[in-house]
Amino acid sequence: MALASGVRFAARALLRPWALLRGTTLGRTEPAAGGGGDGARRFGSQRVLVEPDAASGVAVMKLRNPPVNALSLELLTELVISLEKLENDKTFRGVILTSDCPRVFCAGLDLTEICGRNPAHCAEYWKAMQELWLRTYLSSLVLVAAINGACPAGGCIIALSCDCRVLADNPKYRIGLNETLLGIIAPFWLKDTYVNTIGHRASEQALQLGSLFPPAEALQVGLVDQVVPEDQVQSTALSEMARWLAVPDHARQLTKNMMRKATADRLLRQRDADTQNFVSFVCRDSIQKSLQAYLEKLRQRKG
Ligand SMILES: CCCCCC/C=C\CC(=O)SCCNC(=O)CCNC(=O)[C@H](O)C(C)(C)COP(=O)(O)OP(=O)(O)OC[C@H]1O[C@@H](n2cnc3c(N)ncnc32)[C@H](O)[C@@H]1OP(=O)(O)O
Repeated sequence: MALASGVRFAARALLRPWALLRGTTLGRTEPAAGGGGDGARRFGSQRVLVEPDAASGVAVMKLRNPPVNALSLELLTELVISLEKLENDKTFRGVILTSDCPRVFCAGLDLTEICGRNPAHCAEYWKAMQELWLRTYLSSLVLVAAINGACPAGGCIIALSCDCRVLADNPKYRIGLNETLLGIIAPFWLKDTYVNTIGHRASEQALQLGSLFPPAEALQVGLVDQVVPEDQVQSTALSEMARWLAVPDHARQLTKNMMRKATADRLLRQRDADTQNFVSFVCRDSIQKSLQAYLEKLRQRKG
């Protein structure tokens, strides 16, 4: 797809050599825990562990950025690289996205990447966030989110861009776009993704209230597709993957593109404006104060 190649080019342009070199095992593989055939050889990077199973054509991609998988610039970059590697390997048809950190799927944007940072860094960071969303939302692979922990804001962006979502039935694992509670707002392309998933009225209310839905409510509003006991999340995600992979890839990919291209194109057409809007908004003194206060509150919670 022309769009995919455009996104691919943008991803390469985004990557910085050191992000590739720092502590990564990209290109190197290591035996997966428990051994197994050469289809089970793991690869990935410092913050993303990929457990591919060539026999099934399914890879499990684990976010591994403790303590809460905050979306640092490095994690964003490594997620795009790992996904691109799997998309370019025709062995693979599906990816299960999950967390290697206990209790948390992904805590959203790494607030230290935008608090007290200069506009140039905020711009680079936001481009990486756009890139990850474009890469996942338009992926030719089947993406299943196995949500095994809390999934606020940017974590919910990742889950929303997958084809379906399985959430562990733990009331502490809430999911939603809570940006307004931090004094910020979701960008239009995130609003669009929410509306595409749970509808306009539900999105309008949830976005304004910054709702974080516990599992039962997330299921009821349509934000997730299944809620299962915590120890069944991965197996349920695999079963769901099998259901999707039963469909011929080409027809499914064309249909996914038909459903999602208009939403993605809206960002692609105004990507620079979206970046400028993000930078001018988050660099405002009032927003910086609000974000710093929020971070401080998070840090005090441990006390
Ligand atoms: C035009 C403007 C566009 C705006 C962009 C809109 C798109 C996305 C917005 C976002 O994603 S903003 C981030 C929103 N995220 C949150 O609100 C989640 C905040 N975190 C939590 O609620 C909890 O940490 C948790 C995820 C439920 C996990 O709780 P737990 O008790 O397990 O861990 P904590 O003790 O709270 O945290 C551990 C450690 O991590 C730090 N931390 C947590 N979240 C973040 C984060 N998002 N960014 C940076 N750091 C984070 C937390 O402060 C603790 O740090 P230390 O005290 O250990 O130093």
